[in-house]
Amino acid sequence: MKITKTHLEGVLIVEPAVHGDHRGWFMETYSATKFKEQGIDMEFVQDNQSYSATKGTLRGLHYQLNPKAQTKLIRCTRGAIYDVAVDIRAGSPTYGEWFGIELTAENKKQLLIPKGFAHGFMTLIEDVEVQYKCDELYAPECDGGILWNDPAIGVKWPIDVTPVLSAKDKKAPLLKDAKLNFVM
Ligand SMILES: Cc1cn([C@H]2C[C@H](O)[C@@H](COP(=O)(O)OP(=O)(O)O[C@H]3O[C@@H](C)C(=O)[C@@H](O)[C@H]3O)O2)c(=O)[nH]c1=O
Repeated sequence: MKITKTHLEGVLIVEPAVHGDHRGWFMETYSATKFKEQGIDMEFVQDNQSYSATKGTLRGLHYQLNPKAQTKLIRCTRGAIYDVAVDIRAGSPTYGEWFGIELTAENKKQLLIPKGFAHGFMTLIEDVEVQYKCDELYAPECDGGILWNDPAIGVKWPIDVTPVLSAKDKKAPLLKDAKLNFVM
């Protein structure tokens, strides 16, 4: 397993070791022991999966407030996404900055996004499945979002389309208007 840091502290790219043979391949998609060896220690309690039919579907930018904030370990198991983390921790030197990476079924990369970050992704092709682990259970009362194209954040989404959005995501607030409780 290879772990690569990004410019956002705590946002990590995880690349599992892939063991190929004549049948195909095998990989450990998560190992508590191997994560701990790399200094990453959390207990995942919920696994999620979503399917998006259309290219240019955008889910995000989402977070759960404290005390139900979530660390997420995201991977794409069918198709391809552009996955984005945005630092929304008050007092952080990288507050409002974002990191994006292509996660595909083929490249098998994962993104670890800690608490205090908003998360979103855009599908790059049709028929996309995304799976992710969370270290806190779903808590709708703490669920929040920031507008996907907030100019103050300026995420460079890779496909120039009007994205397919949920009704909730269409009316998400700008970062400056979001009522957050994350501190560095
Ligand atoms: C997130 C979530 C939603 N739901 C329900 C609520 C709703 O009826 C339906 C769809 O929910 P949403 O529209 O919020 O789904 P979606 O837009 O896919 O939300 C997800 O987006 C990505 C980017 C994330 O990071 C996730 O944490 C989550 O916020 O599923 C659960 O039952 N459990 C959950 O953990």
